[in-house]
Amino acid sequence: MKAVVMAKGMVMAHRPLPMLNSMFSRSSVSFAESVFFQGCVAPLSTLRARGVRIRSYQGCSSSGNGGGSSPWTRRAFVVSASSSTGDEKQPSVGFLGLGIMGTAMARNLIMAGADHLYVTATDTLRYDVTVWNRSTSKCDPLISEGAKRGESPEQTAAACDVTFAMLADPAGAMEVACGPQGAVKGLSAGKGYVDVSTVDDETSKAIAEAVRKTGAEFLEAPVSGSKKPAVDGTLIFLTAGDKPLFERASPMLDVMGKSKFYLGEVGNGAAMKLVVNMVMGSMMASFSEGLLLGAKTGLDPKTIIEVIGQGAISAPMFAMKGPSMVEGQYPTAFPLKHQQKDLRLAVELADKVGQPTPIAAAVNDLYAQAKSNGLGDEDFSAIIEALKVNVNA
Ligand SMILES: NC(=O)C1=CN([C@@H]2O[C@H](COP(=O)(O)OP(=O)(O)OC[C@H]3O[C@@H](n4cnc5c(N)ncnc54)[C@H](OP(=O)(O)O)[C@@H]3O)[C@@H](O)[C@H]2O)C=CC1
Ligand SMILES: O=CC(=O)O
Repeated sequence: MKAVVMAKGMVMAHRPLPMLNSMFSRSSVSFAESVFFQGCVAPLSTLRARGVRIRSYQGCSSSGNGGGSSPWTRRAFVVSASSSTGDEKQPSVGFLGLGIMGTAMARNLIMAGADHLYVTATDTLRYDVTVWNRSTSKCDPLISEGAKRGESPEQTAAACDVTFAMLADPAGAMEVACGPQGAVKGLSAGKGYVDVSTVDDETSKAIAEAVRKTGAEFLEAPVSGSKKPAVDGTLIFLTAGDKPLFERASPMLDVMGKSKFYLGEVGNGAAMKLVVNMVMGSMMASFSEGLLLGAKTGLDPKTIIEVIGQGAISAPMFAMKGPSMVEGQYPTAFPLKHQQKDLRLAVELADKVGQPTPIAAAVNDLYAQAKSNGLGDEDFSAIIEALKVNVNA
């Protein structure tokens, strides 16, 4: 395998070696800081932890102004590496559900070890990926990028060692796992089913039971992180279930995410995800109220975002979504209908365990109202629109 190693924040991947050599004067280096690998800059230690043996480096460096106003120094290193065994067979991977999240996650699995990062055909980090989606046209781009087409969840699970599922909601997750052509029908001992959808603990336990009856293993692994982390391969996995499958799937989770938590019994991953998203939905509603209240009193919303960004309640979410909210733009990363689903499930969980969550209940009502007013497919930051309605009218 060859990958481009970066220093000083300059990313030069996707450049053939001869082009790099002509751009930089050669110099030798004794170490490299990080590698542009699988869509993100990863430390060499991460590569080594994944079983990649670093064989050699070639280093190049140069200075210039890159066409911009400030001068900069850049250095790029090319790494030659191989896997620890060289001829190890990677598991075949199925992916069911190619919405906003599933498409990006499956693409990262397809691209893992791909040759645009100078990986040779012998690289063992390459996965054999089969994709399926209810609306079949969503499979086409990934098939043109190297995936196989799954005929059904059943056929996909039968063809793959480990199958991931990323569905909209509990009904979708149940249908794809346990429906007439569901994945469970294709599972058997030795296989694994990893459900990364956000569902409630009861749905997850029902799927776990059906999967385990086949002799296969089950892992729930909902993700924290939205469209961009899915694209960048920086999701946070909240896993629970069969530990051996967690171990087996870990290299794949590492391709799609930046971290993973193993939380024990099935249901704990679902609960963790619902807690996180309950807080997120309330934060977004509260932020929206703040922006609108400030605007009504004559404050500049952009200044409100700046002030919040410098204090103890700063959050990447406010900095990221705030400016477009002020413009009335809500490009969909996390659909509002899914945020409402998560609030509903969190409130139901709270009822079940006897924990009062009056704020989440009120916020759930607000999102439900926004959804019934046609905002369901907008980004969840469109919740601000529901608050623009004059309540005294
Ligand atoms: N977007 C985000 O930022 C995040 C989302 N999540 C969670 O991930 C999951 C997926 O989210 P996202 O990708 O945004 O959602 P999308 O709405 O973009 O995609 C939903 C997917 O589920 C499929 N689906 C829905 N119902 C069924 C069914 N009955 N049978 C078969 N397939 C079905 C859809 O198929 P079709 O294309 O045919 O409609 C589609 O592939 C949700 O649980 C969400 O809460 C988690 C973290 C972040
Ligand atoms: O579930 C949504 C997210 O951003 O995480």
